[in-house]
Amino acid sequence: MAIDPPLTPSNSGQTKLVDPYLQIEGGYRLSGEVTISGAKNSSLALMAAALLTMDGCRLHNVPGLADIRMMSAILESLGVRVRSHAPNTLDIDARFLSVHRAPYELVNSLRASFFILGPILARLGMARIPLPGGCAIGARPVDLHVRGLQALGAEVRIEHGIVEARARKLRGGRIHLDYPSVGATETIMMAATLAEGETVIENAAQEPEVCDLANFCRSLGARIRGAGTKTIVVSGVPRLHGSEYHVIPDRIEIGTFMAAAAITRSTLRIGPVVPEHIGAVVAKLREMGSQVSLIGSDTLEVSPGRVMAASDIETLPFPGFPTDMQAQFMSVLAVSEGTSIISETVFENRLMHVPELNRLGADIRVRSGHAIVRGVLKLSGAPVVATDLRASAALVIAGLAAHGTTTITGLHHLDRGYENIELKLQRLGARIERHLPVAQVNEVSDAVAAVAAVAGADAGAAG
Ligand SMILES: CC(=O)N[C@H]1[C@@H](OP(=O)(O)OP(=O)(O)OC[C@H]2O[C@@H](n3ccc(=O)[nH]c3=O)[C@H](O)[C@@H]2O)O[C@H](CO)[C@@H](O)[C@@H]1O
Ligand SMILES: C=C(OP(=O)(O)O)C(=O)O
Repeated sequence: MAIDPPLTPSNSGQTKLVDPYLQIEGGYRLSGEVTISGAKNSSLALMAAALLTMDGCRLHNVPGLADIRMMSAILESLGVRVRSHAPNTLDIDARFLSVHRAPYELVNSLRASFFILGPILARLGMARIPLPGGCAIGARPVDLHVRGLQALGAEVRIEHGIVEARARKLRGGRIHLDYPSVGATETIMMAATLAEGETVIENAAQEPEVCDLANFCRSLGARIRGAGTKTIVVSGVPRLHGSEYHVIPDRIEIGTFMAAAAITRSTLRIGPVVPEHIGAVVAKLREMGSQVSLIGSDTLEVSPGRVMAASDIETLPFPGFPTDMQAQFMSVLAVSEGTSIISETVFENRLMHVPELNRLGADIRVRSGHAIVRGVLKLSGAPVVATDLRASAALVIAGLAAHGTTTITGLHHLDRGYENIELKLQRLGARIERHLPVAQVNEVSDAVAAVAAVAGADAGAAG
């Protein structure tokens, strides 16, 4: 069934197209095998860590995402050379890192942009980074990053929205994080690699992306122990060298496809996976009634059980249930039998998908930061708006199950974190298409023509 694209009234009283949108015809089963991309949140941290060395680094399995392109642009604004000679491979050469301040226009859309603070400070003795952007899912302060750098001897002040850190030479220190912040653990760990002496980070984040960053830094010659536990010890070295490194698979993309399999009652094979990275998500899906098994060492098979049952979820730091999977599981619970309570404990404003899921026929109420999800028999397609990255994935998943047509706008959120999501879903049999408004189609054609005219132009970004 054809539907009209989203329209808004313009000032002149006429209507004009505003946004690309996804159109999903829901209610169909999926089948087949999907290939998982490299982890966004690892890749972004690794790109920042590549600033720690004067030698070149080559990263493999970097996903082709808007966030990666934005991070590439940020690094290039610092005098760093970023090139992509093959799909999903990024060469980063920070020999000429010379600029210690990052432009606000680039930094304000990306939380991970703040990860460059520690490496620039360690390399240049000074860094000026605007407070970061990213998903609007809470206040997202940077006090733990700041206190960590202060414990390493840096002078840090925040004025006019810019964090300025100075240290002629960073010294090892002992830091106890009030909360196991992923970003703060990564900032401190990176800065400590080039500090004089030993740094101990207590109550460190244990997320797989922290381990991946530690492994990458070790491949550069850093001395780091304990990543993946609550205590990380970094012994500073005078300099780091280049390396070639393969990013881990994206555990959040894996979980998103697991949720897609569950809600459409389909059998899907998903790989590559690292089983230890997805324990909480696998356990929850089994509790809800899905069958999940490991085929070989790195492929997961998800298939439907007799019913999908309600289950409570509390988001927690790793190894707990990830906040980045909460929205997608809410979609599945919306059509599961019984009532579930979802408690989002990591970010205070990460339930913005609730009204949009309700628009698709879900029955979800929010009370004191908890979502009470009463399972309904079916969802029905409707126009909805993505409010953040994982909310957009939740709407795609809900759209796959909803009867009729769902249109989703706000796709810039989705494109931050999912590589070729509609192509991957189409290959599994989903009826999903991206539509570009006419004005944008023209812009794309103009851009393609311009690129074709500049033969040999270097894309300068992954994917
Ligand atoms: C680019 C990236 O890797 N993003 C991930 C990273 O974000 P990010 O690194 O921003 O998440 P954190 O682990 O730092 O945040 C967790 C909690 O700690 C609070 N906090 C954090 C830092 C600070 O200085 N002070 C403070 O109070 C935050 O407001 C939040 O409530 O981990 C989150 C938690 O797994 C994920 O949802 C994000 O996808
Ligand atoms: C919240 C996320 O990303 P960011 O921290 O970059 O906003 C996410 O990946 O779900």
